[in-house]
This record gives sequence, C-alpha cells and structure tokens, in this order.
Amino acid sequence: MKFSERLHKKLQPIWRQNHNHPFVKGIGDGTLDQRKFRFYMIQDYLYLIDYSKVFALGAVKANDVETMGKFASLLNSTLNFEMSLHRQYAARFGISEEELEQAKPSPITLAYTHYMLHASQNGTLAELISALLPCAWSYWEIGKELNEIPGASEHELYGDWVKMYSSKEFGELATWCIELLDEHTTGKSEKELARLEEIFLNTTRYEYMFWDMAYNEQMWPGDE
Ligand SMILES: Cc1ncc(C[n+]2csc(CCO)c2C)c(N)n1
Repeated sequence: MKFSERLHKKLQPIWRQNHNHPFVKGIGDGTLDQRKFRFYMIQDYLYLIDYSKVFALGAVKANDVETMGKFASLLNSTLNFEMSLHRQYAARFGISEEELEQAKPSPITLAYTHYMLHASQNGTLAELISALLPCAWSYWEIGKELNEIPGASEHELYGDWVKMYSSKEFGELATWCIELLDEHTTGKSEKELARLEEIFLNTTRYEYMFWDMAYNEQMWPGDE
C-alpha cells in the first residue's frame, strides 16, 4: 500500500469531522456568519505567510532542480495568487490593508504555523511534506465537496472561496505533494513512517482546530 493510502485511510475519522464542522457547512450552504469568516480571513492570511516559508524551505531541502523549481513555483502562487484572493476578500469585508498587516496570530494560528515550521526546519524533506500535505489535501477535498452543493460556488460572499479550493490547480498541487511523499517514503523503515504519520496526524488535527478557532473567533484570553 502506498504511504499516502495508509494516511488517507487512517485519518478518515478526523477528515469527516473537518467536513462536518459548522464553519465548513456554513460556507457550503451560505449561512456562515460574516463576522466569523472575516475573523478566519485575517488569521488565514497570517497562516499563509508562514505556509509560504514552508515552501521556501522545501526548495532548500530538495535534492533535485525539478523539485526545487516546483517548490519555488508554489511559493510564488501562494504569495501572489492565493493571498491575493485573501486581500480581495479582506476589502469586501471592510478589512483595511493596515488591519491585515497589523493583525496578530491567535493561539491556534501561532501553534499550527510554528509546529509546521519546526517540523520543516528540523526534519527531512519527507517530514516537511508530511507537515504541509494535510493542508493542501484536505482543502481540496473540502472544496470539491462544497462545489457539489447547488449554488455554493455562486454565493456572493463564499462562492469565490469554493471555486478556488475546488479548482484544477489545487487538485494538481495536492496530487503533486501526495506523489512526492510516496516517492520519499518508498523503502523507509516502519519507525520513520510512524514519525511521518505522527506529523501528518498533528497537522490534520490543527486543520480541525483552525476551523474551530475561526468559528468561535477565539483569540488570547483577555484579548477578545
Ligand atoms: C488553515 C489553512 N489550511 C489550509 C489552507 C489551504 N492552503 C494553504 S496553502 C495551500 C497550497 C498552496 O497555495 C493551500 C491549499 C488554508 N488556506 N488555510
């Protein structure tokens, strides 16, 4: 069995929880409170800044020019494509550039991004991919599922989000990360695979916690 198949199977229960989270459901049926989405957009903008650094570290850790080039192109598309949607969304929700630039990460945003950066900086390329894959993979699965809901991609506020994450480009990105992980795990010992599985499990858990944090608009104690 490919390592990605093992992960997919093992983590189905958490993935189902992600798909069923009221934040995700609310994007799909268009009933999500705008304030919660506004909170999410700001935190996600901060998340993407650190996520981009993981791609940059991927280019550093890769051993061949093709993989380096791919990470460089992902870095470019995250900073200049995905984050530009966030900036457009911010404007729509009345979030000024200043508010976006001065925003501070919530406890969960900080914990998630620092965990990813720690695993990426200190680990192998396989550890780095294990940290970033749940993000790309789970958003693509969620995007596809929400896109099936009639009217979801046409919704005046959340439609562009659904369109972006169900897009072919994101599918290709998720597939590329999956294949790279399978390539880098072939022939690895069970001990090494268990370590990778743990990283994948942790960032998958953080994905759930990120939805929950946004739904509850959870900031630092005393700073709500
Ligand atoms: C908390 C959180 N998790 C995952 C994504 C999705 N995402 C972030 S970067 C990337 C790949 C390349 O741009 C994808 C699919 C998000 N936006 N926010």
